[in-house]
Amino acid sequence: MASPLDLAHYIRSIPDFPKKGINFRDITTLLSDGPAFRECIDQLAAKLGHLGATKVVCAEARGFIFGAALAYKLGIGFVPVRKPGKLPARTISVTYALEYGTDTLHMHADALAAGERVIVLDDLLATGGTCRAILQMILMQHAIPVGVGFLIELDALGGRAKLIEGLACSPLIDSLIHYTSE
Ligand SMILES: O=P(O)(O)OC[C@H]1O[C@H](OP(=O)(O)OP(=O)(O)O)[C@H](O)[C@@H]1O
Ligand SMILES: Nc1ncnc2[nH]cnc12
Repeated sequence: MASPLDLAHYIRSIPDFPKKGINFRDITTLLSDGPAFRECIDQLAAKLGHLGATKVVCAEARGFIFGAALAYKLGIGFVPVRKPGKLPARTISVTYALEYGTDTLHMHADALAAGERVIVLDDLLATGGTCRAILQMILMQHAIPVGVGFLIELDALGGRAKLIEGLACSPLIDSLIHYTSE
């Protein structure tokens, strides 16, 4: 069997984007390589596919790229989480703290069934605010977050510890690539 590709090799780091001090981990270089993108989705499916989930829940925009591909691969549904004013039917929302100010994400109120097992997927875990907001909306619908997956985790920001703190869930949390320094 061929050995798995080293996915970290396909991520480009751009210093001081979008502002000074941020080392931006650019996934576009991985996306543009067919075998690397496929390997990424295959690895996520291997880590999360056994959890019996029936939906993948993802936030725009970068999360959609990976979430839609994983949902297709696993043959399960895809639920979009969007910024305000984008979803047409009744929504639930969570407002969460950013480094400066706040942000709000929405999900359709009827997107998940009570007791449904779901996976949350995103390209990157930084402070954990985005993913935590998604988990809160899943719990508001009485669904069960069974897995949380990331392509990239920025270990130094400690997002993993904040993800489920105080929430009534204990999903499997896994990331394909870890950066120990920001
Ligand atoms: O762990 P956190 O501190 O919440 O950061 C991680 C989030 O930040 C990025 O999204 P961004 O909000 O930049 O939006 P985009 O996908 O539209 O680029 C990334 O795609 C994650 O969703
Ligand atoms: N360092 C980083 N690189 C890419 N996306 C991010 N989102 C939050 N922090 C990021």
